Amino acid sequence: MTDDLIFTTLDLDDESPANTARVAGWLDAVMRGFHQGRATDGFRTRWLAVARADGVVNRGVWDTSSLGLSSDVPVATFAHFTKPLNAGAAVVDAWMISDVTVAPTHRRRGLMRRLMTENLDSAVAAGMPVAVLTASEGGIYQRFGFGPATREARVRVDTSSAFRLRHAPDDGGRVVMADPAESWPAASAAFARHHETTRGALARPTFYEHWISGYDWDEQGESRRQRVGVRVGPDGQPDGYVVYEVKRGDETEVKVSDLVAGTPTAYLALWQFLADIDLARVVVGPAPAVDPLAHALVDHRVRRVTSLPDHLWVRVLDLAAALEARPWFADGSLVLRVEDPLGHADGTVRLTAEGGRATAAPSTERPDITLDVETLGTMWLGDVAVDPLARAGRVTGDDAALARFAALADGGPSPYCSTHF
Ligand SMILES: CC(=O)SCCNC(=O)CCNC(=O)[C@H](O)C(C)(C)COP(=O)(O)OP(=O)(O)OC[C@H]1O[C@@H](n2cnc3c(N)ncnc32)[C@H](O)[C@@H]1OP(=O)(O)O
Repeated sequence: MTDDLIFTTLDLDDESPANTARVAGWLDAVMRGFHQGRATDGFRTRWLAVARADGVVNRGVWDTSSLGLSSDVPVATFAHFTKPLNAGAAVVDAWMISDVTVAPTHRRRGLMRRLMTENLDSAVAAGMPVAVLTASEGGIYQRFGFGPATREARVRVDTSSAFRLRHAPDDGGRVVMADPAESWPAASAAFARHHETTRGALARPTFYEHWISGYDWDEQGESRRQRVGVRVGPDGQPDGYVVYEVKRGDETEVKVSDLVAGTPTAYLALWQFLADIDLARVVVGPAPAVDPLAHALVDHRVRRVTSLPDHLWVRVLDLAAALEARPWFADGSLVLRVEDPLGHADGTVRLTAEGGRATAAPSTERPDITLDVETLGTMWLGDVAVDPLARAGRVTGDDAALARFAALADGGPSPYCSTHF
């Protein structure tokens, strides 16, 4: 790295011409980094409003030796903000890292490493229990202690006459069509119910409000094809919704972009609603990795998983706080050693679980179980059990200790995070 590089945090409230140009340059760098088109003025105004609403902190690196060419556009970008995450036993603030880009001219010189390590230091200083991100590639973030902690499936469901649920999802609720422009209050109320009941659910950034209300962030304009169905529960309150568009072609397809349910019945009712859309015989969209729909169908083969990528990556920062926020499934106690090359979560604790919750107190005893911070991140939300991690050599201890750890740690519904950022 050279002295020509300046690391700065943007002030999104400074509307001076010089700063406005820098903010626009920062956004331009992100859009370039993710191979998106240049931002229109309207897009930029929305983006700024959303970033301010979420309290996003935007950091960038500017190269002063750029000969005046694109001098407002940084060569690296990095952003963070915080939102509540349902960790299973408690809701905690998650430090959400996003918009990490480095220009092709400056890659592999350690810019991202410096931005990331400094950012994680800030998260620890702010008292955050965990940092989270979604990764563009699978090999980057382990070195910083992140582990893939949830998955999200893409499914393709044949909704011709072969689609039949074993039981009609009839609890007295109904699905109503909503004008996207008016759907946000219902959608956000439904998401709140989902967030409350779903381990791994992460509150949505403000851009969701614009998107569900009909703004297409990719096309930078109003979406004319988007439809919203809101599920109204038996109590008369929204308990789910689905955002979709119908794509006409040789095989007309319903493309779901977001499906949120606050109850199991709402989830199946939304699928029945999608299957009932005439002139289309296929629905494609996101789904939980462990999907009740597969078990609710008479013929489970009408639902096909086309991909199952990792989604939310978790980096534990505060060992005791993270352990105490997740659920435990048996009563008992053991000594856990967590190794963290960056130091944040490094330590040995005595974990004592009782009644579904645990306390973690610093300990000098000999550890029963040893694992690294990345592995702890991977198992924290319950997507991966102790056994496969032990077989992979990533959780170590004698057989009795591993069995005790599995009894304590494994259980509960599998997590689902459907929030993208
Ligand atoms: C949370 C998010 O925003 S996810 C999106 C990430 N961004 C993108 O995918 C956009 C396109 N890619 C980029 O902008 C860049 O290539 C980045 C941000 C991924 C990497 O930035 P760089 O500044 O080149 O990374 P940096 O030089 O700091 O590398 C740090 C370490 O990560 C490794 N690394 C960097 N990129 C990759 C990669 N794509 N795959 C595997 N390892 C990688 C480096 O080898 C280095 O390893 P080491 O220090 O342990 O030897």
